[in-house]
Amino acid sequence: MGKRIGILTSGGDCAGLNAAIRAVVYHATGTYGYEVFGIYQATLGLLERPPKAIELNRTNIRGLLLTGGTILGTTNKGDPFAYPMPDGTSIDRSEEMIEGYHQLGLDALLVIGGDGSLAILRKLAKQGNMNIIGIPKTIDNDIGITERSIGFQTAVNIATEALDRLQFTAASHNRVLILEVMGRDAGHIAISAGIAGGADVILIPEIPYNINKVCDHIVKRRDIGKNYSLVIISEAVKTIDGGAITNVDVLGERRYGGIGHYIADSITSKIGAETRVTVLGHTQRGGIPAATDRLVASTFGVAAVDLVAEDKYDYMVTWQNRQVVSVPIEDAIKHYQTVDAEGTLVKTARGLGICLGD
Ligand SMILES: Nc1ncnc2c1ncn2[C@@H]1O[C@H](COP(=O)(O)OP(=O)(O)OP(=O)(O)O)[C@@H](O)[C@H]1O
Ligand SMILES: O=P(O)(O)OC[C@H]1O[C@](O)(CO)[C@@H](O)[C@@H]1O
Ligand SMILES: [Mg+2]
Repeated sequence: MGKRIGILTSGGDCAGLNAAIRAVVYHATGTYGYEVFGIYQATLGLLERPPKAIELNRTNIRGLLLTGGTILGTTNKGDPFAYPMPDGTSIDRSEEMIEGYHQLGLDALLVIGGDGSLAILRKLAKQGNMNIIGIPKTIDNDIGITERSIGFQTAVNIATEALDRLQFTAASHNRVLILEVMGRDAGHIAISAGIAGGADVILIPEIPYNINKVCDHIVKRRDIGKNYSLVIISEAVKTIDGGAITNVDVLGERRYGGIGHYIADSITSKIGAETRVTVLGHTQRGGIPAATDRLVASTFGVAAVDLVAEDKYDYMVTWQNRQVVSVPIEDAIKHYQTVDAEGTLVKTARGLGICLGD
């Protein structure tokens, strides 16, 4: 029997979301004859009356494979269970969102999201008898169980390219150039791009650093005639006394940011090196998706639709040992995937003589 599938993107955007939407529409409509409805702005579209959604077909999604962002829009604000109101209070709007799902007459909802969104949507689904299937996406690569998540590889490519570019200007001016990258509480982008981009120092939240060791490494390089150094640092790396550097904007939202400048000042004051800082920011989320992200997105999209056909709900598609495997969402979100401090990439960095600060 024909089914009606909803799809939404939630959490920070990243490259490859549209490729996943495209794969879902192709497979759902082409193979199974299902209807697909794209819900706008993550769960916020479910709050509108009528719910804000559009029927997706091969014509209105043309050209999506290589575009950045998400045609459906997204949000990482507006938690259904503590929805922020204009007067500064928050209220529970979960029942309204659940009602929105049922008003659309959906048989299933595909959630393309990170750890935060999947946890929220699962709670909503349990409460409201919704059939959800997860598709992991996040530049942070911090979702447990899956080896790949949509958007990560593009972010690593962009950070690697930034290091490639910084290397020339660092060498020209005999400077220490510091690149601060995203990643939330996991250092996956920094360790991967740091190795690929030839960083001299990689600082990640999983490995506590000693600033004197970082400085010694830079001085040793100077002593052998290498008058510049490249440092890549994850946004969640702590200060020397263990504090996180965050900023609160005028709307009261707190985000990581500033550890790059902090480390730069520490290096300059200890060894007098001239430093400059680049905060890569949202460029890591934008732009044309890398081939790997298009591939992962297409594979996940097709596999998620197959789960709908099997009526296998509350599962997330994952990439494990060169294939797609579905796992209970509960298992995927209970483990926050940080960088393994004894793992292959850390060993690789050490083997290459890269300083990890310890
Ligand atoms: N309307 C919403 N739908 C889903 N999640 C929401 C919504 N509003 C707020 N959130 C919040 O956004 C958070 C999403 O966190 P986060 O920014 O980590 O996104 P994510 O889904 O994990 O993806 P990513 O980490 O890649 O941005 C959730 O923890 C939840 O509190
Ligand atoms: O979109 P915002 O609110 O600036 O969020 C930034 C955060 O989102 C991410 O890009 C993805 O989770 C993090 O790496 C970063 O800390
Ligand atoms: Mg997340």
